[in-house]
Amino acid sequence: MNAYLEMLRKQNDLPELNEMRSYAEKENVPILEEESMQLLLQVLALTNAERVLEIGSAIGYSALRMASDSRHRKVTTVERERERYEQARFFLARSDYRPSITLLYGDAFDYVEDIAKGPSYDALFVDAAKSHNQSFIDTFAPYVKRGGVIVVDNVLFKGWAANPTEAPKRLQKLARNIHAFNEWFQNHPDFATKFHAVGDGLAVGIKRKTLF
Ligand SMILES: C[S@@+](CC[C@H](N)C(=O)[O-])C[C@H]1O[C@@H](n2cnc3c(N)ncnc32)[C@H](O)[C@@H]1O
Repeated sequence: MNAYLEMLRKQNDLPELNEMRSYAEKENVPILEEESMQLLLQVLALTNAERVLEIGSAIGYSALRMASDSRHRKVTTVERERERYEQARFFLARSDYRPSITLLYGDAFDYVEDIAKGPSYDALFVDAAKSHNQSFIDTFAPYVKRGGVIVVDNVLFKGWAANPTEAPKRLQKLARNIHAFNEWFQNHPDFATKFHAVGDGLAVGIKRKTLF
C-alpha cells in the first residue's frame, strides 16, 4: 500500500527532490518523512498559508516542498549548521522556486529581532533541536497570526516520548523533555493542538483567535 501511495505522490515530484533525498540518505541528514510531509502540506493548504517560517532547514528539502506546493507561498527557513546551510544553498540555487525561499544561516534565536520587524507569518514549522521546542514556540509564535498554525515534528520520538525508560540511556532525558513539551503544547490555552501518529509524530496547533 505504501508503495502505491508513493507512486501516486511522486507523479508530480520535482526532479531535484530525488537528488536531495539521496543526499540526505547517504549523508545521514534527517529530513521530514513523507507521511508527515503530506500532512504538513495539507495543513498549510487548508489554512491558505502563504508566509511560512521554518526552524531547521537542514539541506532545504522541506522548504522546497513547502514552497513548491503553492504558487503564492513564501518560505523563510533558518539553519545553524554551516555545512547543511551550504548544501541547502547549493540545491536551492538550481531550483525554479529559489525566489520563494529565504534561506538564513545561523541560530534561529539570533533572528528574532529581524523576524519581529516583518509582517506576521501564517505558519511556523518547528523541525530543529528537539529540546528547544518550547522555547521556539515561546519565541516565534508571537509572530504567527491568530488562526495561523504551528507544526512540530518528532513529537513521538520513535515512541520514546511515551516510554522514556525504553530509550537508550543517552536519549532518556530528551525523551522526557519531548513528553513534557507535548503536555505543555496540548494544554497551552493559546493553541488548539492535535497530535498525529504519522512519521515520527506531528503536532499541529492552531493559534486561537480568541483566548479560552
Ligand atoms: C531534522 S533537521 C531539519 C530537516 C528539514 N526540516 C527537512 O525536513 O528537510 C533539523 C535541523 O535543525 C537545525 N537546527 C537545530 N537547532 C537549530 C536552531 N536553534 N537554529 C537553526 N537551526 C537549528 C539542525 O542543524 C538540523 O539541520
